[in-house]
Amino acid sequence: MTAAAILDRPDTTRLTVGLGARSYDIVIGGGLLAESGARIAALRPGARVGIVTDANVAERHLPEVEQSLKAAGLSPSTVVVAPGEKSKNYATFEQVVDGLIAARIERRDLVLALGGGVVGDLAGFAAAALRRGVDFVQVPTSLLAQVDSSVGGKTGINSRHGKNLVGAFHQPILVLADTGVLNTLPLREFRAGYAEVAKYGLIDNAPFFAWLERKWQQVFAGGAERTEAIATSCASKAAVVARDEFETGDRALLNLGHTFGHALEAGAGFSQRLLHGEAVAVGMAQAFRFSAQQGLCAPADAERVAAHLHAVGLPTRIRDIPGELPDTDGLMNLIAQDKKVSRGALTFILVRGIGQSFIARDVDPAAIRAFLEAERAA
Ligand SMILES: NC(=O)c1ccc[n+]([C@@H]2O[C@H](COP(=O)([O-])OP(=O)(O)OC[C@H]3O[C@@H](n4cnc5c(N)ncnc54)[C@H](O)[C@@H]3O)[C@@H](O)[C@H]2O)c1
Ligand SMILES: O=C(O)C(=O)C[C@@H](O)[C@H](O)[C@H](O)COP(=O)(O)O
Ligand SMILES: [Zn+2]
Repeated sequence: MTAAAILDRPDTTRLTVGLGARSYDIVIGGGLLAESGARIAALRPGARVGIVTDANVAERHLPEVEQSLKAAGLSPSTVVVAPGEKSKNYATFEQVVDGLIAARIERRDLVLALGGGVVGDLAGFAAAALRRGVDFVQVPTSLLAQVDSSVGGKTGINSRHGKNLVGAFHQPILVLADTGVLNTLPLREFRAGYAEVAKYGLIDNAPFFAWLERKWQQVFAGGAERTEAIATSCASKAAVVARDEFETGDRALLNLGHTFGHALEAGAGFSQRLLHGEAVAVGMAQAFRFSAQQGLCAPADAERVAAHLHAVGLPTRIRDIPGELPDTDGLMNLIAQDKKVSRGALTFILVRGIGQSFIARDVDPAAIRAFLEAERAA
C-alpha cells in the first residue's frame, strides 16, 4: 500500500483532539503497528525515534514497530523498562531520559511510547523534560491506554507521597491505537482498562453505560463492539480535553473514582495487589455510595454501578483488595495530597445519578473519614 493509501485507510476511525496548533489525531483500528512508520514519517520525515517500552510489550510487539519505522526511513532506538506501576518512579525516569540522551534524540526528533499507561506517562514526561521538550507519539497497547492515558497529555511519575505528583502536561502529536495488540493483553489488565471505559458512561453518558451493561461480553470478546467502546471513550475524552486542557474546570470530571482510588493504589504500594483500573473501579463504586449516603443520588444507582463492575470481575469494595492497607488516618493523609485539593479543601467528583457527575468542592473531611471507617468495616 502507498503511504497516501495508508493514511486514508477507510477501516480506521480518526478522531481529532482540537487544541489549535497543537491539535492531533487519534487513529483507531487493526494493523496500525505495521503502519506506524508511514504514519509517523508523514509528520516528521527522517526523524530519529526513541522508543520507550516495557519488557512484556517489547517481547510481543517491538520488532513490528522497529521494522515499520526503518522501512519508512526513520531511525529507531529503544529504552526498555521493567513492566508495572513501580516503574513510574524517579529512578526509571532517569533511566529513560538518559537512554534517550545517549541515543541522541534531538529537538526535531521524537519519543514514541509503546505500551500501557505506565510507559505512556513515563515516556511522555521524559519527552516533556528532554532538552526542555521534544515531540512524542503514543502507541498505546493496553485497553486502559487506548481509551484514556494516551489522550490528553497528562504525563508523570509517582512520589512516595502519592500518585502522579510529579509531571507535566505535554500533548502527543499523534495517537495510534492498534486494536489488534489487545489480543495479547492479559484478561486482568483488560478488565482494569474496562473500568475507565465504564467511567465515561458514569460521568455524563448514561446511554453508553446502559449499552455497556448489555454489550460488555462482546467488548471483552473483541470485534466491532470493542472498537466502538474505544472510539466512544476517546471521543468523550478528546472533547473534555479540548475544552479544558489544563484541568481548570470540567476536565476534573475525568477524575471520577480517582480521589479514593489513588489513595488506595498508593496505600497498596503501587503494587500488583491493586492495578490502577481496579482502584478506579473501587473508587467509582465508593463515589456513588458516598453520594447516595449524602442524599445526592438514588441508592439504586449506586447498587447498579457496583453490580455491573462486579459482573465484569472488578473489585468494588475495600475488602476486595488483598493484603493490608493503611488505616483511615493513613488514607486521609493520602487523600490530602490529591491534586484537586485547594488550600487544604477536598474536592471530589460526586454524582446525582448515572451519567450525572459533578465537581464537589470543599467536601467535609469528617464526612469522608466517617464514610471510609464504615467502608473498611463493610
Ligand atoms: N495520563 C493519563 O491521562 C492516564 C489515564 C489513565 C491512567 N493513567 C496511568 O496509566 C497507568 C496504568 O496503565 P495500564 O493499565 O496500561 O498499565 P501498564 O502500563 O502497567 O500495562 C499493564 C500491563 O500489561 C502489559 N501490557 C501492555 N500492553 C500489552 C499487550 N498488548 N500485550 C501484553 N501485555 C501488555 C504491560 O507490560 C503491563 O504489565 C497508571 O499509572 C495510571 O496512573 C494515566
Ligand atoms: O486525563 C485526565 O484528566 C484524567 O483524570 C484521567 C485519569 O483516568 C488518569 O488516571 C489521570 O492520570 C489522573 O489524573 P491525576 O491528575 O489525578 O493524576
Ligand atoms: Zn485513571
